[in-house]
Amino acid sequence: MKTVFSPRHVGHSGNVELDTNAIVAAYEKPSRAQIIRERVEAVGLGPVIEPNAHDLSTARKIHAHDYLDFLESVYPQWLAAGHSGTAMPYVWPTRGVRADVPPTSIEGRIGYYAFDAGATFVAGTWDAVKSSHDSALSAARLVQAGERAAFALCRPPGHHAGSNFAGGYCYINNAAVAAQFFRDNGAKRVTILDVDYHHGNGTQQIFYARADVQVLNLHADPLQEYPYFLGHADETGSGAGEGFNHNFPLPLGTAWEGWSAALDSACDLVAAYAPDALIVSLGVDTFERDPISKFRLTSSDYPKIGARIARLGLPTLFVMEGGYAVEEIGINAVGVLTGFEQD
Ligand SMILES: NCCCNCCCCCC(O)(O)C(F)(F)F
Ligand SMILES: [Zn+2]
Repeated sequence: MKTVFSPRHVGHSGNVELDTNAIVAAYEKPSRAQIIRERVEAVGLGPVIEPNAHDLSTARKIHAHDYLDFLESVYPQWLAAGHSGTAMPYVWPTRGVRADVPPTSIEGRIGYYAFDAGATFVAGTWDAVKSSHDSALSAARLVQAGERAAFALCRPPGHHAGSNFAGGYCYINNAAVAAQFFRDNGAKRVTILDVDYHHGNGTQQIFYARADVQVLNLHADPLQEYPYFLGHADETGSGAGEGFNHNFPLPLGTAWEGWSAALDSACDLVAAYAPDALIVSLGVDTFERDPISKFRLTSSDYPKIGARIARLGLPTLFVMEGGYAVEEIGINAVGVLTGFEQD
């Protein structure tokens, strides 16, 4: 299996984040991607290649144009306003207030385009975001050209990014853009299977009214866990998309038995939908020692996830999402991929 990875992710570094009541170094840090890349090479998964540059024409079918323009311009505008360091939102539109973009205040704009304080910007963020997007499209192109599977080692991640909002370390929804690429290149139906610990609220929001992209999410129950405000089992899609969105919220403390039962149910829905391509939003923050998560998968479980997905027999694109136990992130993420290959 080929891995597409861009060293340009390192520009997105030195970020801080608001963690309950303190500003801390961001958990979503460069070493995550470096360690996964090293593990890919250590196990001989296959070649690691850099992405080809892509324009934003596919992304502009997924994200609002003003949002993409914002992502590219926010940091220069932050500096122009006399600010420095990490650009972080601290005020957001909520119930009962106006929902129009503050035209001249970068502090207002950065809040308007975010659902939390978790998507922050430094000088190199946009370049990293764009290269992560390029990795997803380059890897999708490999699968579309006939490779059984490919791995987009994306950093930053994407599944919390909606059509016009950032959050949870996410800016461009890499998996969603890849799904649109498959749809633009012959696929009639595409499935996104999100196995990250956190609900892919952005991915759900993007495709909620669409029947051509099935979205399945296994995640911590939003009643108990971030991102809280989406991801319940009764969210099944709207309009033409009714019946093509499936959530499997699971209780804190879930281990392999409960998690794998949900995976089996999700795989049955994939088989019934019979997509032309499968995209896996691959987060490994389901790991028992993940510092910000509360599931209890073990490193020996990850190859089993890959093997179960392989049994679907579909052209498969793996897109990296979360995982913060940096010591084991390579073993766990690449474990899914070797498990897929060996089935
Ligand atoms: N006190 C805990 C606060 C939680 N803060 C935000 C967590 C973001 C999770 C991001 C992710 O893992 O879902 C992604 F895949 F997008 F990277
Ligand atoms: Zn996550």
